Amino acid sequence: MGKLDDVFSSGCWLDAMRSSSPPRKKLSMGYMEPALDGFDATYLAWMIKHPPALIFLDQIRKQAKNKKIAIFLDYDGTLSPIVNDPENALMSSEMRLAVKNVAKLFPTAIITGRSCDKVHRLVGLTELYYAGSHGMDIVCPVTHSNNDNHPSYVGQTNMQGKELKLFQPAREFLPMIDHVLQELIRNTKGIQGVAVENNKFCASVHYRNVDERNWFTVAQIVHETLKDYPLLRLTHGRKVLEIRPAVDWNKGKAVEFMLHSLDLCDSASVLPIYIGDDASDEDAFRFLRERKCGVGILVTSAPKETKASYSLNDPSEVMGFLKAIVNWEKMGGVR
Ligand SMILES: O=P(O)(O)OC[C@H]1O[C@H](O[C@H]2O[C@H](CO)[C@@H](O)[C@H](O)[C@H]2O)[C@H](O)[C@@H](O)[C@@H]1O
Repeated sequence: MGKLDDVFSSGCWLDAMRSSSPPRKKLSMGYMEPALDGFDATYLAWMIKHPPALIFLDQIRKQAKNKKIAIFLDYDGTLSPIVNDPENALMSSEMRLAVKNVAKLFPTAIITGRSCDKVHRLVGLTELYYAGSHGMDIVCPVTHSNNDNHPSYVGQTNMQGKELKLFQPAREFLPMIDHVLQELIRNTKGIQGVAVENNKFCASVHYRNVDERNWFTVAQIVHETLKDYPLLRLTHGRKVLEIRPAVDWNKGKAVEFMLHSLDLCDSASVLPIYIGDDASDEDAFRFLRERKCGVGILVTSAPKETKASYSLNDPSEVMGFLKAIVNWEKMGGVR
């Protein structure tokens, strides 16, 4: 059952839709200020559980001692700020350079809900690996790992002289996603502000620009449309309802898969760091926790239930963190 089904049955759909992308309440490094109001006290308690990665850099560096770091980055809300129009969610050139510098030193991948092609166009860097559609569309290097015989490999491609393989564990769902996408566009076209985005293996119904009084109608339409698609499921992102194949695959599985593909699956010698801001990133945080080796960092300006260990306030702090780990290498590495 999708999250929205839970929400419908418990009657608290509007709260879920409102809280899916809480308004920014920036609490900077000055969180130790004495005059704590109710909100700040809650945030402080949360911060103790999920300390700011920029302040606890040394602790993270200690975890990386004698290990190879692998970086996994979400895109929206992590590398680019959340904006009203998904087409305008652009990375700054300073952020692009920070990511490029990280990728020169450490294996680096972007794992996003967007389609692989779209995020590749937005990021514009060839030094990275990409996993689109919440990990259901992975472009990975050709290695001799155990993964190579997996039935979901769908062929090889060659970009910029690098041999790459495509891994698409929900490939057979493509016609169904196309179909539901067209239906969602038709069914929501009367509602001002709705945008239905094609993310290849997922369809995203954005309600950020819809009058709040019509949110329930949007949720109802999506819910009704999905009744004809029992093989699809619904999840909830930041002011977006996401329709995806009901397969046992998510960003956590994609991280695990990429670690294997990059020959980085030995937890004694590799420290994966995953940075993300959204509900779908929780699968990756959970995977790292269960693996007992890895650093999950949630990007948020408000306390949230999370499996991440650390926190960063916003994409500008993500950039600060990326620059800091590049500096570790310049200062002699983490050995
Ligand atoms: O996994 P991600 O890279 O975080 O992608 C998740 C979704 O992000 C995008 O939507 C979100 O960002 C938009 C631009 O800032 C914002 O307008 C929207 O409200 C957010 O939900 C993207 O458009 C979706 O397709 C992704 O699934």
